[in-house]
Amino acid sequence: MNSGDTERAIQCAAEAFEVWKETTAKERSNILRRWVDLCNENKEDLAKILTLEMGKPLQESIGELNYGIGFLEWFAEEARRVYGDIIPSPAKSKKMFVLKQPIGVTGMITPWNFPHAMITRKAGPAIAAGCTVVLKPAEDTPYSALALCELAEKAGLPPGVLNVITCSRDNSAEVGKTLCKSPTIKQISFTGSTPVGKILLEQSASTVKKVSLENGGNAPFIVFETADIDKAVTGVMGSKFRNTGQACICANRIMVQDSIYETFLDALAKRMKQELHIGDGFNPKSTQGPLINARAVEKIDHLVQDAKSNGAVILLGGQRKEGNFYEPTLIRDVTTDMRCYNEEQFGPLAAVIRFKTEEEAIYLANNTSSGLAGYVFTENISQMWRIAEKLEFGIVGVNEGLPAMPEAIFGGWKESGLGREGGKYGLEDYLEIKYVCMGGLE
Ligand SMILES: NC(=O)c1ccc[n+]([C@@H]2O[C@H](COP(=O)([O-])OP(=O)(O)OC[C@H]3O[C@@H](n4cnc5c(N)ncnc54)[C@H](O)[C@@H]3O)[C@@H](O)[C@H]2O)c1
Ligand SMILES: O=CCCC(=O)O
Repeated sequence: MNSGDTERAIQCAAEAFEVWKETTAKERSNILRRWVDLCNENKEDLAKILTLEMGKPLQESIGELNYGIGFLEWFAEEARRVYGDIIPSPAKSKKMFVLKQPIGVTGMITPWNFPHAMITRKAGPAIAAGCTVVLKPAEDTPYSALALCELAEKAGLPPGVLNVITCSRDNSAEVGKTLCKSPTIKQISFTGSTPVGKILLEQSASTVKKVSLENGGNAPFIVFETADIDKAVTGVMGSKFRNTGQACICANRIMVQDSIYETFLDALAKRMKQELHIGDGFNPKSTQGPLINARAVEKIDHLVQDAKSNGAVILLGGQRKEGNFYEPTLIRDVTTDMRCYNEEQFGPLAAVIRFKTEEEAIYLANNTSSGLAGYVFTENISQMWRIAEKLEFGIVGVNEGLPAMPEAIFGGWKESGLGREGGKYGLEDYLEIKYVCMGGLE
């Protein structure tokens, strides 16, 4: 599809908004609830579609569906809790209120790494708030989006409330621009890489749109000598190798304190050898699927080769495999001048850096333009608080490598984004607030 199709979808969404905004929160909640039930009933098929188009192991696809459907369920509930305010008035003749209303037609652009959940985390709250949606899923994963849309229709979502624009890589920029420049679209919600997020922010300036961005990360994963090493290794295994390392909150820089560096590396290497098996997503033994495409394999290999040529040592992996597979890789003696330290890796590469003091760890962790997720492992409760407060990231995992869930909030500081998804704040991006002053009262 192209920008002409996008214009038509925007028009449909605008017409549908006039009807949808008049529904009650309970009506919207009921439809979302039915959507949840249908997704659950069709979970196996949805998981197969996801594994077929994206490659992640079937068990992980089921996990993503549970996570993604969780957002629809959460926002079906939150739809009924959009409260306004009554402001105590300084004048007897005036009453002052704050109303919350749906912002209007929203444009959404989503990535391939979580083809289901990145849509439900946006479309769930938008539809709950009374907005309508024009969604452009990633080129590599359109089918999960279309399947979701089909189930939404069956759940009773009126035509025009959720519109999907699938397009080739050649048309993405044009479709994105059409969404951003359209005066009918009142909000853009994007999840993807930071450079594309910046383009959309710029393009949205001409219509002064509200923009929500979930951009890339460069997560530090700090392991202090006060940590329980088994817990920290479990944390890395979950954080780093979930989705074959293709998640924005994946541990990108594993920072380990000097005195436990060797012990930690031995323990991590052992677990990686035992637990990580690359292979077809439909083989129940596979825990690591392929990377999304040949370009992603190329990138991870360049990062590994760059680190090696600058003095890092490959302890495990470091080889491409047939197809788009890459061996789970562990490298030690990583330094701050290496590409794998400075760039988002988005692959199965555990890059381990050594630090000496707490001050150094905090400095290194925060010395990045990204601010999505950070992790700290320590059993010292004062240190937990100290570090959690000092980390300049929107999400902090303390002795936890998997912090994301529908009840929580998701989003980044610095260049990692604007706005928050999930949790009780997840509806805010889709609402306008209005101050009403009622005067002339007796
Ligand atoms: N912060 C988060 O919540 C979060 C979640 C998932 C992924 N991500 C980030 O996404 C990136 C990986 O995903 P990706 O490779 O699909 O990112 P990407 O930015 O290349 O693509 C994301 C989406 O943007 C579209 N797109 C690409 N160029 C565009 C343009 N010029 N105009 C409009 N749309 C355009 C793509 O078609 C896709 O739908 C990583 O950086 C990752 O950290 C962030
Ligand atoms: O890739 C980023 C999204 C992953 C998540 O929601 O945990």
